[in-house]
Amino acid sequence: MKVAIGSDHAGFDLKEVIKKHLEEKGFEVIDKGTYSKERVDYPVYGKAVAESVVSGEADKGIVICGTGIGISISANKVKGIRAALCTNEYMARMAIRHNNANILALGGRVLGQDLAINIVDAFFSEHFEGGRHEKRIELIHQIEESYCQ
Ligand SMILES: O=C[C@H](O)[C@H](O)[C@H](O)COP(=O)(O)O
Repeated sequence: MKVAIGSDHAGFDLKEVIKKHLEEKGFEVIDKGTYSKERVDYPVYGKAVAESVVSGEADKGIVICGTGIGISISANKVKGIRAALCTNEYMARMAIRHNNANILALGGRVLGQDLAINIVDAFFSEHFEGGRHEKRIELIHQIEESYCQ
């Protein structure tokens, strides 16, 4: 499994913790930055991770900013992305089971590191259920098609 990860300055510390955790578990992690705690703009990193996922360079992505809000909004502007902002393990599980999310968004100023790791582990331990949820994903896709070029 290849995972693209990116954050702004507010998510940098958590990005480093999650990157180490995933590498220890045998994931291949593609770090799209930022690479220090110097203040930067989260849309740059949301876009970079999103493009890594839609291009197939990565199988899934993780994006982190202070709240997870700005960077998830940014990633979701890229066609084909379903970025899910999760604040607990249940949301992470359902993001995969029901929404087939391809990016997990986290808030570095919201979550403790232990909770964040548990959310990441939940996200990567689930499978999309399909069935009635397929149609809903297709309806999301149709919205994209009608508004994006
Ligand atoms: O949704 C936006 C994120 O939470 C940003 O990480 C946050 O706005 C950055 O704020 P500041 O530039 O004040 O560190």
